[in-house]
Amino acid sequence: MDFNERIVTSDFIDEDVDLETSLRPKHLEEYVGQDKIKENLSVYIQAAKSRNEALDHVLLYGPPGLGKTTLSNIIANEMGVNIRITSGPAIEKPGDLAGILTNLAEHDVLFIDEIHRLSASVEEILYPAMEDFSLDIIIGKGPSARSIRLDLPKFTLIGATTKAGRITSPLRDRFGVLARLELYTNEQLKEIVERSAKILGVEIDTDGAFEIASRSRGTPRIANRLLKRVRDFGQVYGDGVVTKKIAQLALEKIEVDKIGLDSTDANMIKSMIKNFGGGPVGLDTLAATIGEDANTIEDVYEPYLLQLGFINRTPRGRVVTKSAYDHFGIPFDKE
Ligand SMILES: Nc1ncnc2c1ncn2[C@@H]1O[C@H](COP(=O)(O)OP(=O)(O)OP(=O)(O)O)[C@@H](O)[C@H]1O
Ligand SMILES: [Mg+2]
Repeated sequence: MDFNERIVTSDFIDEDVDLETSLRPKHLEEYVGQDKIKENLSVYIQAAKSRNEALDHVLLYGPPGLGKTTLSNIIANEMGVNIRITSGPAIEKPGDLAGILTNLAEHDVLFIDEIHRLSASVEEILYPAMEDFSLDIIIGKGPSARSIRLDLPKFTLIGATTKAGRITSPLRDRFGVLARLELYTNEQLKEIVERSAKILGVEIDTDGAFEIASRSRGTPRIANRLLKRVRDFGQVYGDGVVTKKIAQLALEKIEVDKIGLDSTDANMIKSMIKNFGGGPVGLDTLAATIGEDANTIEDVYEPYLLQLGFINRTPRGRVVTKSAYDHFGIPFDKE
């Protein structure tokens, strides 16, 4: 375990490994929230099945830990097909992708995580594959080289990304279904915590579950991770039952505040206030100031701070709002 890792990061960390496989819902009805996406998908899945066709290609985007991988597995499961899992950076050469595509069975799901990281030459193979289920390959070299077209099985591509803006438009246009996952409400996260507690055999009451939910930054991955930590405190400081009191005690000890912020968030906001008068400050300047990667700020810290209304994005940069000043007890002397 990496002890420097933030407990409230929405990124996947080592301690999530076993947890995530055991807690991953397998059916659409167990998948909490994202109602609109679920409703539509269930129609598309039923329709595709009744026509005996592959499901349309699906692009899932949104911040880390909201359930893109989980949903992809569910889609394959509900379609009754196999899923082949890979990722943008793992497919190095066009030939790698060709190998994967020719090994798919009819109606299978090919899941490409971090699809925005595919190289241009690999992406080009993907266009005819998605559109016509065919593969153009060049055989031989020099003047004797010739191109042949292979038929591929009708498959479903599911692409996942935290960076929808980085997907080229020709690629984006070839997806029939585009779904943006939203941060979860505390009520939905509470349901997820209760479901996970049941699977892990942890006794938890409603208020305990809600306490964890409201500190989970709208993110199921964080909710499950916090539950695991709180359970340990319940065993040591209580009688094993996770109550609101136990949850509060545990989360205080691991330094996650009432709304799920930790020292990293606090440092970022305070630095924006102290060094830039609350903004506007550009992403790269901010990143350099707090010694963080701009991508991490954008994908991991910001979505929740934006949802809380603690920062706004303006054309000139990020601005800290009055709510954030209030939360950190800093006088707001603007307007
Ligand atoms: N809607 C949901 N209902 C119940 N549990 C969920 C839901 N979404 C996610 N989870 C839980 O959260 C964990 C993280 O989800 P998942 O790995 O699918 O996120 P992700 O969006 O693929 O993240 P990343 O962008 O890092 O790849 C899963 O193990 C699962 O247990
Ligand atoms: Mg994932």
